[in-house]
Amino acid sequence: MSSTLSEAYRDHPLHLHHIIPLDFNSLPDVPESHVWANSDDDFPADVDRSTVPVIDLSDPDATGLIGHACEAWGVFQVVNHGIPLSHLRDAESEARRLFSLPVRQKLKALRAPAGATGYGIARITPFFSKYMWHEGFTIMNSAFDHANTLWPNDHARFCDVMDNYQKKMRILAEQLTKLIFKSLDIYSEEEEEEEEEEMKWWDDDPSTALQLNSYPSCPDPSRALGLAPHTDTSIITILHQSTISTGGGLQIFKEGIGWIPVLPVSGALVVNVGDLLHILSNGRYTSVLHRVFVNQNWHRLSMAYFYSPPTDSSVKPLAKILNSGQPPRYRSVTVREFISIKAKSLDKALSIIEI
Ligand SMILES: O=C(O)CCC(=O)C(=O)O
Ligand SMILES: [Fe+2]
Repeated sequence: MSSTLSEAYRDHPLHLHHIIPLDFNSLPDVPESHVWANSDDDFPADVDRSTVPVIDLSDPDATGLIGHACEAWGVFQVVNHGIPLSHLRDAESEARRLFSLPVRQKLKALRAPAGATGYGIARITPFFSKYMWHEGFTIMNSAFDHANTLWPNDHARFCDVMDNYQKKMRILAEQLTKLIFKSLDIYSEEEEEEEEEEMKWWDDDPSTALQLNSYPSCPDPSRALGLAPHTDTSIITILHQSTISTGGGLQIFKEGIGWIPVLPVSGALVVNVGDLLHILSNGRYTSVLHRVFVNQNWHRLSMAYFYSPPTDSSVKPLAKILNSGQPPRYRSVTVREFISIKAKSLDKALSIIEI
């Protein structure tokens, strides 16, 4: 399946200057190319209303809590998810090993202009006039080819840890997606195993990608941006973020409140609603706009696992949701087509397929 997801990206090659990251360690100041006019958004004073829900997966009401979080927030953090902290730490430490390599070494694994995997800057870069304080490494299933270039005699550890991490994430993503569908009430208790025709995809090969993100410490964080505002092209994204104590990090936008930090909770994973779930749920579960700020003292890492149906499957508002009399808000698109629309028009993609 990774090959078809790769193919979907191959149709939209980037220019080389849209791939090569800066050598962040060599910079005493933020270069003009990376300066963003950050409005100093005030964070909301009402802390209670502005804390992203943390959901215990072993809670008997986990389904209801997840449904509410997806509807009200488009994001939640999950604990008791069954993935041992040691696995998260191992993956983070392998990611750190990769990003700590000298730049000339990392460039050996540079993403090809029409490629989907390897080292490079954020895919959303061409939509913005400034560059981000960010470098990334994308894995689709096996990391072998790139890891073998980076560490010809020592790639096994990286590959094993990333393989294992993706396996664990796939199981969790499937479990969460089933709970999310259940929360949409699209099948009754008795029908639990009898999923709708359009939701059989998780038994096939879902389209998945693991995105390692690195945000080096920044000499002037108020003038830089780690990742510009975007929504994810996925059903859900499961994110592990390194536990840094101060400043910067992931923020989500909540209508009526503004930008809200998603503070790291040790061992918790952040779950985002992506565009494809937004379409399936006919807009009831909103794909959440998010961005990343950087900080002066810490090299922050995150690992985002994107979980989607196979690229040739069609995504459209689910029949059972429409049975309640709601008109469909979006036309049917294949995952591949939606990736293509998003590659051309980023934040307008959902409105382009609106009916
Ligand atoms: O680093 C983060 O917290 C978020 C990363 C992200 O949004 C992404 O990879 O799409
Ligand atoms: Fe994202």
